[in-house]
Amino acid sequence: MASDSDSDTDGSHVSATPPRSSHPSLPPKSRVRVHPIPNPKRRHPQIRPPEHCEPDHPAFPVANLSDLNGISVKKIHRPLDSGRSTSFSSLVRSRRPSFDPSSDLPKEDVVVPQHASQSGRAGNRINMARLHPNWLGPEAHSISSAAPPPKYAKSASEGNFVRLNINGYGRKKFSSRYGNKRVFSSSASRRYYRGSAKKMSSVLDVSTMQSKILEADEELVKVAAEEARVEPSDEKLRKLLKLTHGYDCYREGQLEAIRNVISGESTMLVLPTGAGKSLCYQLPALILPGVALVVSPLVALMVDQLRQLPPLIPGSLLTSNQTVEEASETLQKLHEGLIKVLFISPERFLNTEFLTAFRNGLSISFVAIDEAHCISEWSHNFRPSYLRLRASLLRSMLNIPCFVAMTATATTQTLHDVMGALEISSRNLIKSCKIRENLQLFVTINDNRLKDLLILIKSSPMVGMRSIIVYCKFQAETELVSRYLCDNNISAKVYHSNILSKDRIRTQELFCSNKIRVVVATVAFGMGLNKSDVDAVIHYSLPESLEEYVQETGRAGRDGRLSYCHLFIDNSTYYKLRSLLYSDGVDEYVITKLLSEIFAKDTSLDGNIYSLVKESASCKFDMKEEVLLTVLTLLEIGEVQYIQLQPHLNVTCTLYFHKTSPEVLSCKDVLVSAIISKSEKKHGHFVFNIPSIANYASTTTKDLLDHIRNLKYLGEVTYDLKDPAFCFAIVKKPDDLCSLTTHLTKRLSEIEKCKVQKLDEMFNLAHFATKECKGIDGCSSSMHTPCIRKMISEYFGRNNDVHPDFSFRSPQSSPFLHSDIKVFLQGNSHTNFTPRAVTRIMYGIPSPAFPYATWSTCHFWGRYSEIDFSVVMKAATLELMDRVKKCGN
Ligand SMILES: Nc1ncnc2c1ncn2[C@@H]1O[C@H](COP(=O)(O)OP(=O)(O)OP(=O)(O)O)[C@@H](O)[C@H]1O
Repeated sequence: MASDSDSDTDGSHVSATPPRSSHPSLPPKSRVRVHPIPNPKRRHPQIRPPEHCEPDHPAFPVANLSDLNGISVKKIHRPLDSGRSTSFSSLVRSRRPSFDPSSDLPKEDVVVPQHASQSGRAGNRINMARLHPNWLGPEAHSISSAAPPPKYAKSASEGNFVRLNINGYGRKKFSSRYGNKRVFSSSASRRYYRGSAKKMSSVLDVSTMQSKILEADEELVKVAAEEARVEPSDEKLRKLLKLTHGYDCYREGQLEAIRNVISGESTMLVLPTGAGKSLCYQLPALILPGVALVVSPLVALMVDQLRQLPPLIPGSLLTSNQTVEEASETLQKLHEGLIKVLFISPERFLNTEFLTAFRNGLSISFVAIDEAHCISEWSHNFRPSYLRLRASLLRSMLNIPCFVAMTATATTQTLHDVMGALEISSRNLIKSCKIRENLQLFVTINDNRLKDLLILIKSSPMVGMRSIIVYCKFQAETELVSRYLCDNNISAKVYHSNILSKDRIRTQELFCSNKIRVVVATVAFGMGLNKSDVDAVIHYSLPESLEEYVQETGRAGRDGRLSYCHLFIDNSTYYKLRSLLYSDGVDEYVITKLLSEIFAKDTSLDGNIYSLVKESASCKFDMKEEVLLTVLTLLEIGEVQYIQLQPHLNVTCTLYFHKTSPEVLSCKDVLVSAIISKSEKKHGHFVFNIPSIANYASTTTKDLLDHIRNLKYLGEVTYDLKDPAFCFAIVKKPDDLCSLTTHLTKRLSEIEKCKVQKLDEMFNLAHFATKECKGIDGCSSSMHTPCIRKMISEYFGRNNDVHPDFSFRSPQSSPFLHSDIKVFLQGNSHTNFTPRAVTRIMYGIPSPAFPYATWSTCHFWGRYSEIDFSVVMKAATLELMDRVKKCGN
């Protein structure tokens, strides 16, 4: 059941870190030098600073940007509506009944909403297919009537994108005050876009024109930025916006956020999807001296954000997918002052080269954290790698004047966490957590979802719609739904994380260019998707939280036109999802086992590096890698710092000697000697654990790996690296292992409980709309916009501790539960189970030690997924105790 759950891009269960190359590239010739053999006597017993990333997590490993997921290479850019105050009726009229471009249907007349009157168009019935995309309120239109039309109104999200393409194809380079050369240096990105370059010819023509405008405007922008720095008045900031983005005015929240950042005030920015949060780091980055760091959870997102930087704001990115050369190129440009915005992953703060670069003279203007809710364990999308993003820790590494945290969805509790971590004062919270006005929300209970979906898409108003996203929870479900739609003459394509990257990119391209009508996708689709005219979002399966619902519905109607969001609910999906949420749970005794291994007797505090191989540790402790990383991060950033995390590494090395014999070489080379004496010999090759040898030889893992690489370069050896591992140094051993265990277990179980609660709230909302809504607020039939809006705003505005009590709607037990567990245990008497392992099997949840492939064929797999988890767990505990007693007798 769970095997096809698509979670690798939403991050709730999965690493934010993109796949890495397992083989390091040969160092460039010019950099090769034979390292002096270190003195085996340890000279620096203190904790070493985080090291240079190596093969599994290399500082700059070999790029494979074709692996990026979800990147659109061609986009339709339309300035967006702020989503403010268009009346429903006018919105209805604004959407054409058919989207067939060849259609000769007359365009409908629409009444311009009230606030547009201030731009001088009041009351006019104007002939237009869509409302003006830039309806931003009175202020906006009073300005827009006076201001000249934007010179390159569509360029805001094309600048870096275009530039990357041009540079990749030897076209005219943009001249810039940042050097008359390519500033968006990522050749990886260039390669990535290369495949789509042909299709870009029309865009390139536009861009050539833009480049001329750019050259002319560059000086103006420089002056305007300087003026805004000296006096960040509305007028000065508006002038800069016009010059850089071509927009007439700011949207809600933007000005305030920008002013805060300019004056060095850390700020929390919560604005709906598509509201324009990026602008709030783009302009301050241009205005302030130094480099703005933008932390992003996914490489795909970084590439997309880089592409959306306006041409006059030079940016680049550092990802673990880049080659050493590409990363060095970026660092070089940073030093030359050619980059104003640098996109990085949260793991980057473990990387010594990165930290050194910023310690040696580079100044940071501020750090922006995108998808900042990932910091909080109480968010719908917590990522352990984000846990390290705390002001105190980051400031201890780098000189960071201020932070700006951005998200579209955050509950009060999440906000509290994020703002606490980044030391943001409550007066600097800018929040507007809502569903846009132009979204109409529908909910239905569906027992036959496939058939209902087809009927929905084939009937009015969806029958005339050109772009529809159907969200499913499981990959297999997306395949099924897409096939069914295609069989019924609806052009649909599947999108999920198990689809080849090039096919995903192609699907996104086709969707963005309106060549396919429906994308049937998991949560993987949407990060970085900036298609403004998505007409409808259908939730074929229940989202796991209101945050997810708000985020996914937010992909519809970003152009401000009336758009439809339809939610299907069915009990079985709810039960399935609920059971899956228990997959991250950990028992106290497992934590004890893990801590005992981390703080084993033979570990020391003198800077040695230790490793936990991800796969084997995850199996041994029956814990997902993400959960392991959460525990390790909590040990690092808790009240007491017990460990210091190091870059992840492939820790097992197999060394093959080719020229000089190992014995002869070890006489001349102390490190080879250490390797020979501490390795396991297999078929004439030497297999060793890199941190162990580095510890033994009193060197760093980075120096050891550099040394081996140099030997390879000299033709002496070749080597293989495997076993990705978490690496850490021990800072302090816990005085009381028991209380630390209890504390960590409690924390993990709270995270689990919170996720279940979020799903329950989502189900409750849908249940209320379909079963209990009396239509008082204007809801009718399946349309529940008013009541859903109200519940969502209550949810996001609710006080931390108040959670409505939902009684889980499944049967509480079953008369057969105990006997089934007994039979199951008898049939598997040779396997060691924990109560949680038995319960997961009864729920149909695979885990590292009890994988789907082996256990899903078991007769009891998933049989009790509709019973409360704790009830099954209690029964499993009793039956296991009974088994132990019987074995004892
Ligand atoms: N003041 C403005 N006037 C007009 N358009 C704007 C304005 N600010 C931003 N935009 C445009 O709105 C679009 C969405 O902006 P952006 O991608 O920053 O949204 P976001 O809030 O980051 O959304 P998401 O949460 O989905 O990432 C972009 O095309 C951007 O250029």
